[in-house]
Amino acid sequence: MISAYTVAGVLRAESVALQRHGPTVLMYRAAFAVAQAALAGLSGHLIPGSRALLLVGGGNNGGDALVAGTILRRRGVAVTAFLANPKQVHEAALAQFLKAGGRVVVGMENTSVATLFGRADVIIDGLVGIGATPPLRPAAAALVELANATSAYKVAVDIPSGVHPDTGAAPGVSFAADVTVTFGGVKTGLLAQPGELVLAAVGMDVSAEAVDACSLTEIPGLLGDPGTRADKYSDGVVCVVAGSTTYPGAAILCVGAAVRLRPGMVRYAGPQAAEVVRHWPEAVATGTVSGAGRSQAWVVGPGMGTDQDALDRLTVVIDKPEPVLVDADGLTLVSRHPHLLVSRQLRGRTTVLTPHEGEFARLFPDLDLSDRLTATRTAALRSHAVVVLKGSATIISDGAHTFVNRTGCGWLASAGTGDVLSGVIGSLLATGAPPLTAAAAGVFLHGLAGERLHAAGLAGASQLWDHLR
Ligand SMILES: NC(=O)C1=CN([C@@H]2O[C@H](COP(=O)(O)OP(=O)(O)OC[C@H]3O[C@@H](n4cnc5c(N)ncnc54)[C@H](O)[C@@H]3O)[C@@H](O)[C@H]2O)[C@H](O)CC1
Ligand SMILES: [K+]
Repeated sequence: MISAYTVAGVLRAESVALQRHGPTVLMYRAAFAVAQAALAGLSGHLIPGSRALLLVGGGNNGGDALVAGTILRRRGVAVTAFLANPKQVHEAALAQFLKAGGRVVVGMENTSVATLFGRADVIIDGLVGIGATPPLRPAAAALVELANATSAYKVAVDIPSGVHPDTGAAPGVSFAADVTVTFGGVKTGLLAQPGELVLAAVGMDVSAEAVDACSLTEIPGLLGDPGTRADKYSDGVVCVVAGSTTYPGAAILCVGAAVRLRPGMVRYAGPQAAEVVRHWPEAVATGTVSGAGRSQAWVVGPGMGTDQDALDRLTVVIDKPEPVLVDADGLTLVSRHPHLLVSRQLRGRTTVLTPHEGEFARLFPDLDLSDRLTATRTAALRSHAVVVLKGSATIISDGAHTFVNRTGCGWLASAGTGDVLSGVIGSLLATGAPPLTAAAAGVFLHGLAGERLHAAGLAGASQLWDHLR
């Protein structure tokens, strides 16, 4: 997890830095980091003779791009600046750029535009930064579309133009950055973006402005050290209520994740008790929730179905005083019977909800998923729960604090991985960890397991077990 900052927070820190260092120094530092990223992207090309194209807007973001272009020019790169708005351009940066031998192009009617974009080895997006709000105006949007259609290495200055710096929403076209070089602090809207992220501090101190931070140093403590464990019950028992005759695998995946992550004691309650024990002899399994015995946390929902029997099981779990994680079919049932959640809210009980976007939309139909950060935060506030919105960048929020996870890889969006995630978070909840920490750490570890598995050339939810620790 990384700390992130809103534009307002970055601007407060920036005004202090501007007084201390002055605008020229800050811009040069920013541009230097951009030029470095561009040169890294050009590796494999002969630097002298390679071509860079700058997309230059009218503000300081365009100024950064021009100064980066000046640095590249001095390294022997052929650099052309496309001025989106020639009437408004950072004059000092443009003068330096021209002095260094940079070339300037203005206007889309220029017949060589297609050639210019097609030949570029690297494209630097300095159209807009944190001083603008998407959607992009048509002229800037047209340049972004041309850039996105090329195979050039794409470097975004501060934020990919077209992406909202606070929310990550992109209500129109946005620059498809391979890397974003961001200044001072990572903007919250960047966390959910694909592509690499480089932070250049440029002399700004944003420490007082952090809104969303999570330290990985917490994870070893959560996982527990078996050497100091008094007995099998001592650091928490999780009970998994999952699976059905239609979906027996969900029970095995969810229990397996808990057994492998924190093998103190894992219970199972449901119709797949025999199958679960066959796969995981260390689990203590029973057919009914009422017969499950004491647990410090509960996971309910994966593959349990949505029939009366499933609803009955959910109702018993929902009534437990311990933390409850509701996932999958459990979430569908809760969206049909909202009073179930309200009863936990009224009693101040800890609940974690782990919806994917479809389940989220059923639970919170009025929340706009084009802004996933705000939607998750609002859902958490409204439900008094920790909400984990799963996706390529999973968001975790309790309403006051929001984390965005960046571990993981594409194939984690495959059947069964959600069941594993529930088991991971459930077993962390059983330690007594704060629910937001348990959820964020669980998502992080699950993503890491996915990365390790992918690196080993393997796939499949049941393989994740071996890579969780
Ligand atoms: N934070 C720092 O320490 C540093 C920031 N730097 C860079 O400065 C930009 C912010 O610059 P600013 O001049 O305030 O605004 P922008 O360049 O982001 O945008 C203004 C520019 O955009 C045009 N515009 C506004 N809305 C739109 C739109 N919807 N579509 C198209 N164009 C739009 C507007 O007319 C202006 O021309 C920050 O991101 C950093 O890159 C420093 O240089 C380094 C230190
Ligand atoms: K930009």
